[in-house]
Amino acid sequence: MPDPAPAAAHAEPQPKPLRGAAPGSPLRGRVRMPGDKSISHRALMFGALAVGTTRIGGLLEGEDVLRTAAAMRALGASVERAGPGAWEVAGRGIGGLAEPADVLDMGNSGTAARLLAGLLAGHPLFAVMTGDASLRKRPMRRVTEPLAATGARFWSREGGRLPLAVQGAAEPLPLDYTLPVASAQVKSACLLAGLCARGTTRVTEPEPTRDHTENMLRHFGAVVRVEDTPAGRVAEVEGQPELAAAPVSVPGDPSSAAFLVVAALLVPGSRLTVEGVGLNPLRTGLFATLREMGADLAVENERTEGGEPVGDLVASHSALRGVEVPPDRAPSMIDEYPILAVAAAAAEGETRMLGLRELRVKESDRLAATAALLAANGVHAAAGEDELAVRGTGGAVPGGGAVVTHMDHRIAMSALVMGLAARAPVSVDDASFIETSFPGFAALVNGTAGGGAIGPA
Ligand SMILES: O=C(O)C1=C[C@@H](OP(=O)(O)O)[C@@H](O)[C@H](O)C1
Ligand SMILES: C=C(OP(=O)(O)O)C(=O)O
Repeated sequence: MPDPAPAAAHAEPQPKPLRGAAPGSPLRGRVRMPGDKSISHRALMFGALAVGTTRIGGLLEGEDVLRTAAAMRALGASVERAGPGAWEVAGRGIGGLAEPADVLDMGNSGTAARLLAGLLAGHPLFAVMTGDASLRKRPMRRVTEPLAATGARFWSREGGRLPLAVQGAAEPLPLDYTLPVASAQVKSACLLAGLCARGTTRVTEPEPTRDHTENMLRHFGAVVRVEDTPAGRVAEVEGQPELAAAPVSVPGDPSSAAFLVVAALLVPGSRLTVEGVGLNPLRTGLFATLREMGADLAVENERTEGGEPVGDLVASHSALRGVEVPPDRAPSMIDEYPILAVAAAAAEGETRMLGLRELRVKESDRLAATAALLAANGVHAAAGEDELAVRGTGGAVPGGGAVVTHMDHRIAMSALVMGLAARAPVSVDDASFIETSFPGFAALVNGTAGGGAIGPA
């Protein structure tokens, strides 16, 4: 079955303006989310490193993950699509990746680029990575600095930006690294390089971040130890294991579910069930925060699938109130602040979100872009260096704004959701980047809202 093709490398993006119509109809019924993006990237990468054929179900077929699929092929793995969400990866074994013949284009995906840097560092090959205009602005030194201690060498543009050339280490050394910022991507890059090294690689994180790498490495047979110490959470992997191909069932993405959940909370008359959502506690900070704000948000049918907790979320229209979101919660909801800000805009009173410095280096400067999204729609928002304060309107927000999305899928979806619950429609300059993480987003929202909720601007 042919792959859904990612946009051609270096093609000029075609902006796709859209509009979230107001007032929206209630969101009702049952929906399923696309597969988890973090887990999908890892399933393809670990499949490429394993011996045997890894069968993946529920893979996210968004542009970011298709970039990872293409990169794994370019590195010599066989990656085939067997049906919708069903993929098979025949791996090359640890240390077995081949030198790619051409530049690897990671599109809009920070996760793909940073995890791949770890994989490449441990293989004795030369490779060059690039990405789109958003990814080429994002910091890569956070991975190249620790990875250089393996013996790998890196050359990049000024400030450590892509394009990035890598000469991997012939005999990579194990790492012992303490993360200066909470980042699952940096942790994972170090652990991936450590797979190729002899001995134990150790990563200490000041605050726990998503642990999909650790969970999936165990699932493929690696020895991984995780321990909480006074210095933080320590993850260790034993190098040069034989990873054995293992089936992976990818849960629905909680970061995608976030948009549907907030839409249902804000649009009067809504009651929506979002089925099969991954509920790893290192991903669910938004849902805890929404409950503190008074959200009627239940979990049904809790179960474990593919080593990850999964459940059905039931969200009903609710009156929300402002809260303070502590900085130590940020790693468990790092991608959810733009949509939380939309919920906060409709809440009674002020919401303060702390510890947001990392938002400045996502697909856009999300702190600035989120504040601008709210301001364009008549909501008062104050962005500090590391925090955002939103003055809630206590009901439907004015809306009517034209939101600049800066190549950022989460800004685009947040703005369109705001439009569903605003007094006047909200438009975005470009919804095309939604394809990176949530293909079919507008059609799915329209399906639950009786059609026409999101349409051409
Ligand atoms: O490891 C991952 O899959 C991710 C980690 C987070 O990035 P950081 O590691 O930069 O915090 C998150 O923002 C990103 O969407 C996915
Ligand atoms: C930050 C994100 O992804 P990435 O870092 O992989 O581009 C995201 O999806 O919100």
